[in-house]
Amino acid sequence: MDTEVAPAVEAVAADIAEMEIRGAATIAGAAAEALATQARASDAGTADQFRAEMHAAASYLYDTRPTAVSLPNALRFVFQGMDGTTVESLRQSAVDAAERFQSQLDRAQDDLGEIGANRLRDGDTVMTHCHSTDALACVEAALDQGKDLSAVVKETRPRNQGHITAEQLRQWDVPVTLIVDSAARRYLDEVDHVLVGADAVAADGSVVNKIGTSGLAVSARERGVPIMTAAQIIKLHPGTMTGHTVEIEMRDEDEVIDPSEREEIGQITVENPAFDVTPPRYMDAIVTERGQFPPESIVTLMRELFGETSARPWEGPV
Ligand SMILES: O=C(COP(=O)(O)O)[C@H](O)[C@H](O)COP(=O)(O)O
Repeated sequence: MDTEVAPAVEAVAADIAEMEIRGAATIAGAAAEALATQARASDAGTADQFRAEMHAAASYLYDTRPTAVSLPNALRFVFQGMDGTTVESLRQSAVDAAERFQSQLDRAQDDLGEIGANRLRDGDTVMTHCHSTDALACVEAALDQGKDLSAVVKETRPRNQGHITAEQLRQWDVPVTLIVDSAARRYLDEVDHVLVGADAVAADGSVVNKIGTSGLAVSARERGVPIMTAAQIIKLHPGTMTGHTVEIEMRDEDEVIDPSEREEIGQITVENPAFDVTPPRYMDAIVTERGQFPPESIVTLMRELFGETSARPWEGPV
């Protein structure tokens, strides 16, 4: 059976792995669209062959980055919508599902933004970490409500996603102060809110987000600065309801230190975890499109949303 993955899908997977496409929501949208691309490109002769190709494409995309659960959740959404007994009906339903996914993604982010914006007051300064479109949706909605905001933006080593956040905020005319990550605690006295996104939210309310989030949250708590996570429900990790843990991606050591510089230093170990876990007690609120939750009660929403799940979205009942 031919289970070739379409070259365009391989290209999207490579872009996700190399972080040309990055951030949990954006990855999810790209993955769903890639499945639609696979569906359109397929010249499968039978429904079984079509399904096998879709599974191969999903598996290929799934293996790109392990932490953002929005990726398997996006694949699951498309597989749940894929229905039929002929290649044409399967193709059309998969393409329709991918389109539905993208429009739900956009709407969810807008709705979430409205809710998160209610936590921000006119004149507030927010501190950001990394680049989260969900977090920025809250800022955008607050600006739309006529509130004036300013921002302290952590650069977010080693990939400096803070620069993307700074650029977006400047496009919205928000005054930005860019700081190195290690200056965060010093600047907490000058901010009213810490606002972060999530790659995954676990059933116990733990927030998995860009490395440095947990330290920031502990410092924010110590300084009495409220910290919220903006996370659409596609960031909720179904596997954590049945005891699975969230895999933390370890990225290339060269992102941390240039190989030639490393050689000059001598024999050292370098590690580059991309994400960390913030325990629920250090997070004030998780803002979703379905409302704002204290982290410990996010499990009620998860129970409502997830029935039978499988670790890999294209296996088992979908
Ligand atoms: O940690 C990151 C991005 O990490 P990376 O740059 O390694 O992908 C973001 O905070 C979340 O993915 C949420 O983003 P969004 O709100 O856009 O889904």
